[in-house]
Amino acid sequence: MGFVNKLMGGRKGNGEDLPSATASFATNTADGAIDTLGTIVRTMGEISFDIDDGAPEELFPTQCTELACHVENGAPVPSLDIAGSNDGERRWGHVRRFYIDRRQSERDFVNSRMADYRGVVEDLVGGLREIAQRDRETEFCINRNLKSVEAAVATGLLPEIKATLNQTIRNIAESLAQQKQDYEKRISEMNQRMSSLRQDLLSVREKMSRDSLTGAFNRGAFDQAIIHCLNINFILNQPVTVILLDIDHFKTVNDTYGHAAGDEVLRSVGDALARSFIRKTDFVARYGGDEFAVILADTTAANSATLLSRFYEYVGEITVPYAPDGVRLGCSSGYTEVIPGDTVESIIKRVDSALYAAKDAGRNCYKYAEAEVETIAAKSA
Ligand SMILES: Nc1nc2c(ncn2[C@@H]2O[C@H](COP(=O)(O)OP(=O)(O)OP(=O)(O)O)[C@@H](O)[C@H]2O)c(=O)[nH]1
Repeated sequence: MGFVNKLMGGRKGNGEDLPSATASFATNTADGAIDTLGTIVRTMGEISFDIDDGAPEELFPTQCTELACHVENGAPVPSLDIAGSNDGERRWGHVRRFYIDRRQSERDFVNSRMADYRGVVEDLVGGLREIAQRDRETEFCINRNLKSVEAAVATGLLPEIKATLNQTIRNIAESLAQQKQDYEKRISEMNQRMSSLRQDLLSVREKMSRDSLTGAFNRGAFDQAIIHCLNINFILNQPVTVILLDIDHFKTVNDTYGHAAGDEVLRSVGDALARSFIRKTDFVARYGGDEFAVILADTTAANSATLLSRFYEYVGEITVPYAPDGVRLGCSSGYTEVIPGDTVESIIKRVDSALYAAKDAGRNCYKYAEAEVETIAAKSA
């Protein structure tokens, strides 16, 4: 059955049968649009370039191939943690957000590279010009002095020759010292330029590790940060807490008040998280779709619960755009403390089960998942 028919069950929105000519036109158009979108998404992966964001080079092409299948038939996208659905429903919000973020990262990358190349070329040309100029001056100085030595030798007077040689040696030494000084200055300027390039690169990296909608870190940055935290926990034995949070009924927000309202809600939740977890080491990331993850280094689960209760106060103040008064947003969260022997998978599994427990308990609450030490020890043995 065609795409429109699949969506509408062969009926118009008001329940009447679609006139067959209109239905087949709409079906052909929608199927064509889906095919075209799938091809575009696949091609973007096939003809892609590395944007130096720290992710493996093959990740983006894989994501595109999976997203193309998702667009075409609702297949799951494992590389982005998007599950498939039985009725073929697409996660259009994910697809849209993924390509908006990618495009912005590509633009930042290209702009920064262009600026780098222009700067380096200008520096190089300027440096070569100065060196050539200085070399000409040194050459001129040496020739002039050699001529005076020749003239002195021609006189045959020893004191004259000696004085001229002394002067020549002084002149050439001065000229070479000046040349050395100029080169050193030039090298130090180039070093400064290189270090400012490095800074630029770091700031582009920082931008590329952010989710453009909420300003929180993105999933790639989270995946790196959690490994870092596991290492810190292993070396320093400091408590680390991980929180996973999902907005309640977010799909309904999108469906009822529009995608722009959904985006605004995501921004508000990101903002509430940033206001609740304010230490420099607190790490807030958009985990995907309507999910956020927080890593709290050097924080016990008990302290995290205090911070979570502050977050829930802020959540209570969030209003859903265009919604009538009284419609309040809710979030469900799971949290757990990292223990020795934990892996990224064991933490995510645990925190995910706590999140589900919060959903089961009626939503808009947070639940703690205790680690089963023996299970983890057995797994890591
Ligand atoms: N507005 C907007 N929506 C998004 C974005 N990314 C994902 N989504 C949507 O977020 C919704 C996530 O909904 P689900 O996780 O399926 O479920 P839910 O409605 O939150 O249900 P529960 O989690 O069970 O309460 C989907 O409708 C996605 O299309 C985005 O960047 N902006």
